[in-house]
Amino acid sequence: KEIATRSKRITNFGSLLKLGPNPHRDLHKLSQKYGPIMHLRLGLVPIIVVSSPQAAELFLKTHDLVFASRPPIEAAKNHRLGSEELEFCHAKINSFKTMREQELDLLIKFLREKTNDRTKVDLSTKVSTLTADMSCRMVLGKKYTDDDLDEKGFKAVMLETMHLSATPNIEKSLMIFFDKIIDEHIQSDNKDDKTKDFVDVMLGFVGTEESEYRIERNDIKAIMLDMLGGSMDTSATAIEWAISELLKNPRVMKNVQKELETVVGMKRKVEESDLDKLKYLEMVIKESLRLHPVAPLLIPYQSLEDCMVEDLFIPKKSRVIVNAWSIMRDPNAWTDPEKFWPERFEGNNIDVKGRDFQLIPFGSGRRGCPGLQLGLTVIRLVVAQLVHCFDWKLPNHMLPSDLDMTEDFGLTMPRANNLIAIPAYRLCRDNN
Ligand code: HEM
Repeated sequence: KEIATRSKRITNFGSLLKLGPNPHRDLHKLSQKYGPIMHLRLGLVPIIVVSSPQAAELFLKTHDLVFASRPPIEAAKNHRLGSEELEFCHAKINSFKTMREQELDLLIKFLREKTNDRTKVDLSTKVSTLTADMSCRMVLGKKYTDDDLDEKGFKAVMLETMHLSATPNIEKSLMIFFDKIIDEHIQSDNKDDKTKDFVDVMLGFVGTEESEYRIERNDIKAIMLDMLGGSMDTSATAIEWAISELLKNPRVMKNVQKELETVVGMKRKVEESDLDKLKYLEMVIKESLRLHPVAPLLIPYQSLEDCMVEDLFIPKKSRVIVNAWSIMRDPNAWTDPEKFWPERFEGNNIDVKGRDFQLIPFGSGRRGCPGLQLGLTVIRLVVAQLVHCFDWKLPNHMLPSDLDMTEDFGLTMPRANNLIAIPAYRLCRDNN
């Protein structure tokens, strides 16, 4: 059977490999010409590219069961965080609150020292280290530095393993490292009264017959990779884009700081318990994730069986790419889609949880991001703290409008150039 030869909406473009370094933008342009559901061919595998909220809903909601699988590619080859892990993922969000605040405090202290001589700071690197440290403490129980794995360093090896560039040797050394960590956890047996990390919790399930969470050592290693890979760079990328947009839009920055002054006050730092009251900040984060999705093409889906999507025949094992970047700039769904304008969320309930298909930075449905709550908590907390404690200036008298916003497409989509800025402390000095 041929894919939907009856349908004009699907067009064959030849090889995906012809796309440039920004496939989300190339596919966006193609979709403007050929429509919201397109067919490309990569070798023998049919690829369906979805580029409108309505089309995304068809694949991720109406026919979600059929498209609930992933093709066997690097980013998705690992163990899937199942509903059980997801459950304890949610349950554990609060238990790591103190750890997150401690790590963020260290960064604030470092930045405060920099304010004395008005030195510029590489915020991208600082935030990336912060979120990597938070992830390590949450999953593995302690921070691992770059000397802990091999000469390449822990973070580089993690990232390479997540990217296609990982060689079997790199993966092997990471797995040996994870084995060592698991052994250390078994030996220490959580004797001290520390908060249990994820490895402790997972070890608790090994060999327990009656438990619904039946897992083995290999599952634990795969989940460790999933959780570290899922959380290390995603939150950092979202944070650097949000701060970039605030620097580029001083009006919005002022509004965020004003809200923080009212809700938190100038005598103390932000706490996680403040976050739900910061409604303007919430709109700013939504708007930043809309324009700068961490995963612009989400993660590819694969159809489990033949399926009719409206009048289109999609055969089993087709790959489906959802161009979230294009969807979140769809002029039929958004007024002035290229404009950073958080107020667009005033008086409506559009949220990022996968229910509103025009805003899907975390994907949607069965394969939507299981780390959504955790990711959002970290993004909101770090952005709030950075702009509550400091005023920020661009270096070399650069104007906000001159800040470069070029994207670097990869497994995630960070800034092409690191964000460099100069902090000035703004809280009352007596109490802090
Ligand atoms: C800012 C933070 C984050 C963003 C923007 C983000 C975004 C995403 C997106 C777009 C997907 C693909 C969803 C789809 O294809 O429908 C995804 C999947 C995933 N995320 Fe996240 N994520 C974030 C944080 C996290 C965290 C903190 C974790 C782990 C604790 C995590 C673990 C995962 C995993 C395991 C998957 C694969 C799910 C599957 O294949 O079923 N993510 N994430």
